[in-house]
Amino acid sequence: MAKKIGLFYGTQTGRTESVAELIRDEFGSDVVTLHDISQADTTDFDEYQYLIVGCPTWNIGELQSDWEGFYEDLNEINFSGKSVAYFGAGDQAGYADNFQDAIGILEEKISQKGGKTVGYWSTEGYDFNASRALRNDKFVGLAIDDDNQSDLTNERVKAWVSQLKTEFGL
Ligand SMILES: Cc1cc2nc3c(=O)[nH]c(=O)nc-3n(C[C@H](O)[C@H](O)[C@H](O)COP(=O)(O)O)c2cc1C
Repeated sequence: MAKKIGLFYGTQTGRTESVAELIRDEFGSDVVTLHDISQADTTDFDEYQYLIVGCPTWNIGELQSDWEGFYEDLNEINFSGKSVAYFGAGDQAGYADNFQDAIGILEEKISQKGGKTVGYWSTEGYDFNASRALRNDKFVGLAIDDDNQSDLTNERVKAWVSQLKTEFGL
C-alpha cells in the first residue's frame, strides 16, 4: 500500500528535521514519507491526500531559506481536496513578537490554494507577544520550541499526532 502522508519540511540547524522524524515514528514509518523541501519537486505533492508541512521561523518572522526558495513554486500545486497540517519550530523568548510566523505564512498561502487546514493547536503553556500563526486564538499547527521548552517536545508531538489521526480520519 502506498504511504498515506507526505511530510515536507525545511530546517536550518536540524531541529525541525528531528521533530519531523518524531512525527513519522509516532504515526509509523509505513504511513509517513519525509521530504526535505530543499530536494522536493512540486509533483511530489501530487501523491498525497494528507500533507504535513514543517517550517521553522528565521530572520525575525521569515520562512526558513529552503521554504523561501520554494514559496513561489507553491503556486503550481493544486491543494484542493488535500488536508494539510502544519508544525513549526521557534523561540518564544528570543523572538516573542514573531513566534512561529513561518507556519502562519505557509498556511495562508496553501489554504488560498485550496488546502484544508487541520491540526490547530492551543496557545496554552506558551508565553509570547505576537504571531502570524494565530487563527482565532489558536496556532495553525503544532508549535515546537526546543530553545526554551525542549522537555515538552515529545509529549506535544504525541498529543498532536493522536489529534491528527482523528482529524485525517486514519
Ligand atoms: C537569527 C535567528 C532568527 C530567528 N528568528 C525567529 C523568529 O522570528 N521567530 C521564531 O519563533 N524563532 C526564531 N528563531 C528561532 C529558530 O526558529 C529556532 O531556533 C528553531 O528551533 C530552528 O529550527 P531549525 O533547527 O529546524 O532550523 C530564530 C533563530 C535565529 C538564530
